Amino acid sequence: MAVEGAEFADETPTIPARAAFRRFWPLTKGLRKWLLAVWLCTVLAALAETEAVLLFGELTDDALQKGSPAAFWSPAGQWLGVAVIGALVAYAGNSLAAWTTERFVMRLREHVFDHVQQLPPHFFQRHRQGDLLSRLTSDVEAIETMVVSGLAGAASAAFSALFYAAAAFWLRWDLAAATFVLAPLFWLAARRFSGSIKDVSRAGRVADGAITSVVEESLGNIVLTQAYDRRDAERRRLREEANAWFRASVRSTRLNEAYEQLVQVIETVCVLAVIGIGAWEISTGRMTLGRLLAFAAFLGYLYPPVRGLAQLGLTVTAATAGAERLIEVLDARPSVTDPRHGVEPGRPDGTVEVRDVSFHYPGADRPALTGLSFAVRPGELVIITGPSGAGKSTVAKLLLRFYDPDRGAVLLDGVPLRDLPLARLREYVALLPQETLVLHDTVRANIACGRPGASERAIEEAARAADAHDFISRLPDGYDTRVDPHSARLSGGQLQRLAIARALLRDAPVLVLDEPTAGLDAMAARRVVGPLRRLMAGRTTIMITHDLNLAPDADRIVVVDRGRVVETGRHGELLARAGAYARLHRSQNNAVLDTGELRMPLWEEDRPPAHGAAYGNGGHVAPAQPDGRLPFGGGEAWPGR
Ligand SMILES: Nc1ncnc2c1ncn2[C@@H]1O[C@H](COP(=O)(O)OP(=O)(O)OP(=O)(O)O)[C@@H](O)[C@H]1O
Repeated sequence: MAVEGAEFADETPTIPARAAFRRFWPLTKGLRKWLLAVWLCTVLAALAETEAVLLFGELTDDALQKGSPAAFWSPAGQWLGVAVIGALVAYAGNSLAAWTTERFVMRLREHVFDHVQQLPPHFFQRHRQGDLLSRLTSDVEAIETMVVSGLAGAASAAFSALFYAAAAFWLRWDLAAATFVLAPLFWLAARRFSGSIKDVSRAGRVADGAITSVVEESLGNIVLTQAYDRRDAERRRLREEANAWFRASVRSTRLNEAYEQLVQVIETVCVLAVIGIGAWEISTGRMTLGRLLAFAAFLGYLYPPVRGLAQLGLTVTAATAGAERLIEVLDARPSVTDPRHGVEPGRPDGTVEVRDVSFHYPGADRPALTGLSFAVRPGELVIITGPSGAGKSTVAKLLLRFYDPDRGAVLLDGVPLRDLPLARLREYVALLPQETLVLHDTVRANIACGRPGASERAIEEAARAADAHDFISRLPDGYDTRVDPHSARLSGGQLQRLAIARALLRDAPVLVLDEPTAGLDAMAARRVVGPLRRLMAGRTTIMITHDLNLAPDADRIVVVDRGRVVETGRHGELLARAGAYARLHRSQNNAVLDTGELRMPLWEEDRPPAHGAAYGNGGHVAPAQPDGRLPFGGGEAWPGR
């Protein structure tokens, strides 16, 4: 069932409890000795309780029935000692159990989280975030109930049940045998309820995920909700999901309650049987009252574990519904994996080649790219443009190796991306995505994540080069100001400059810019042009954009339509050809009022550029590159510039 890029099926597959248990059991490695210790504590506590019951019988017969205060002290002292030891052992056992279970939950959550982070972009596009959240929270806890608490509970309950049953037999085997004839009733009751409880629990979990999704989506879209007064529609959406949850929850309580009450009745039958037989035995002089009470007490201790075992069966069955949902996530495979024997190249020059690449998204009926080829030499700027849905962002995903092509290859300095360790690839190819990604952290941390461990100076230099230092300094806590993904503190343009600072710090030889000015108004877009040029200086840049204002700067423009390259050339040549590019350009010029301002060279901006970069015609940068990398404008080496 683990298909590459596997989706959540419409229906979550049903998995037997045993298979679910086996799937998650390996995660208890290292915790098993503590589970054993918990079990030992239960054994000791049971022994202490048994001793207490026997002492209670002795007290009844010797002190109470005979009315002898002298016979009270010795068993009473022993009982107190046993009770204290039992309490200490139970305390230690329960604390250890809590520690073990919580460690397991942490481990499982990390395991699933780690897996989810490797899943391909389409996985997240196709599945509701709220449902994933619910899988990572409540379903993870359900598995703990099955694997850790369930196992420890079952082992303890089984031991206690056996132990108290043995004690009852030892006291009066005939009485015990008469009582145990009724034991299968417990099992039959649990069996009767387990199927329904699993169904209702599955429905509850699905509803839980749906409610989280609706709340999450609604809050994420709060502006749309308020601006279009969609509160009623959103409330109805929530109510529909909440109704499903309500029905599942009430039904689950009813089933559990019915089971509980049935068990109570069975227990009452057992107790009445004991009292009836006991009364008859005492009347014939074959039993003392103390022994009968001790026997009844053992039965009192015996019922909870027996009932617990049956209840545990139901809990495990219910938890299996959670396990099924988590296994479904774990069975979705990452679309790319690290090569087994990857090459470890040094820093590449930055030659990128997309060679005859075809690709279609898993599950999609038509290809996103077909026989696509283009090459970018070190330091060049290549713009990939085309109409909406042409496949431009898909090219970015292949360049970052979020997916491997179905046919053809993407090469960096002649090495196929599949042969490069993913960590190296992502170090050498930096992405500036369309949507500015912000960590819930300080401005400093947001820039520093470009290069973990970067010095204060390097962070500030990157911020200056991205024209971000000034606005950062004006923030209440400067670089220590906390921002978050929904922060209203920073404008779109400021966030974009923060992202540019991060990419500058990363200092990757290859840059992939996905619509770097999308969503920005003309003024904000103009403010990022300078920082962008500084970022692109000396790096191979592949810019995916609808925005053709930067096109005259490009060494080459690749026009893509329906997954194929339809035109390639420089801005002037393509305009002169009066083909697809010229049409795109015309349609954009009709839509944008002032296209010229974006091409404004940097020296017309507020302040001179950092690093003493000089900009020639068309905005090319030719800064001194201490590491000898090709400057962006060093076109003489390459024909066609
Ligand atoms: N996760 C996906 N699953 C299936 N098909 C997809 C997926 N993502 C994109 N596609 C399809 O692949 C094709 C190319 O999409 P892509 O996002 O690369 O286009 P684009 O040129 O970047 O469009 P835009 O300019 O509107 O962002 C489109 O037909 C799109 O519907």
